[in-house]
Amino acid sequence: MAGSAVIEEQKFSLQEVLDTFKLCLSENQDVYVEHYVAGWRGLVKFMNSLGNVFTFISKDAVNKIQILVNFLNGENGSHYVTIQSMVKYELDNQLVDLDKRGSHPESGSRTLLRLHRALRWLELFLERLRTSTEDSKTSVMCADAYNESLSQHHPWVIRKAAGMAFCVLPGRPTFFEVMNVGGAEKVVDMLGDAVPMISKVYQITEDLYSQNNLLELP
Ligand SMILES: CCCCCCCC/C=C\CCCCCCCC(=O)N[C@@H](COP(=O)(O)O)[C@H](O)/C=C/CCCCCCCCCCCCC
Repeated sequence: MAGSAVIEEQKFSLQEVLDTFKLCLSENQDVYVEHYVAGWRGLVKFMNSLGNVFTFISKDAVNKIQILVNFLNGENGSHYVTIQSMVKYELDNQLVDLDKRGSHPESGSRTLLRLHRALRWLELFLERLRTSTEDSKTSVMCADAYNESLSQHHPWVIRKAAGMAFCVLPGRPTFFEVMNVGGAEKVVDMLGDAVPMISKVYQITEDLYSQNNLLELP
């Protein structure tokens, strides 16, 4: 009994990860950095379970997550509780390199922008997955979502490497299995809940960055 309880605890569930993203929004529609990075951490775990070929992608995500966690746990952590307070604090105190990389190459605002762009990829990919059929290819869905979003911010060499990684993505049945949600119908239901919520977090962040002219931070 105790043994099986331990095994249950260790099971990875994408539902839990997506629930973390649900915690991101405060009553005022501010986005909590703590839950945002926790959501990404879960996604990285999921990606790592797909194989070593994705390590170069997860390393970059882990690095960015860590930068944000360091700010959150640092002496000015209270300013990093939400994305809104982080942006305000960093802009008010000239802590962001706005035009070219300078003395603040790893500000919270520019670091989060990289994850924010990746969130758009995730939103597009999950929507494709939700509406996919049994014979749909995850590699194609992933590449299409990437080409429509994140790729526009990546140089040729990264686009090439990402394209190669997509080719070795497991097929839809394995993918659904690793998600550990249940049968295909359950996956579709879960994605039906998850996609609008991810879209909302994405849009609130996008509006904030757009209003502050931060969408092209170097
Ligand atoms: C139900 C299915 C769930 C899907 C779960 C997906 C899990 C995805 C987990 C993590 C995604 C990785 C996020 C990558 C963040 C990339 C940030 C970025 O753009 N970084 C570049 C720019 O940074 P700076 O140089 O300006 O600091 C950096 O150059 C990137 C390097 C790594 C390559 C990034 C390729 C991104 C491909 C995204 C698709 C991931 C495919 C995973 C498939 C499951």
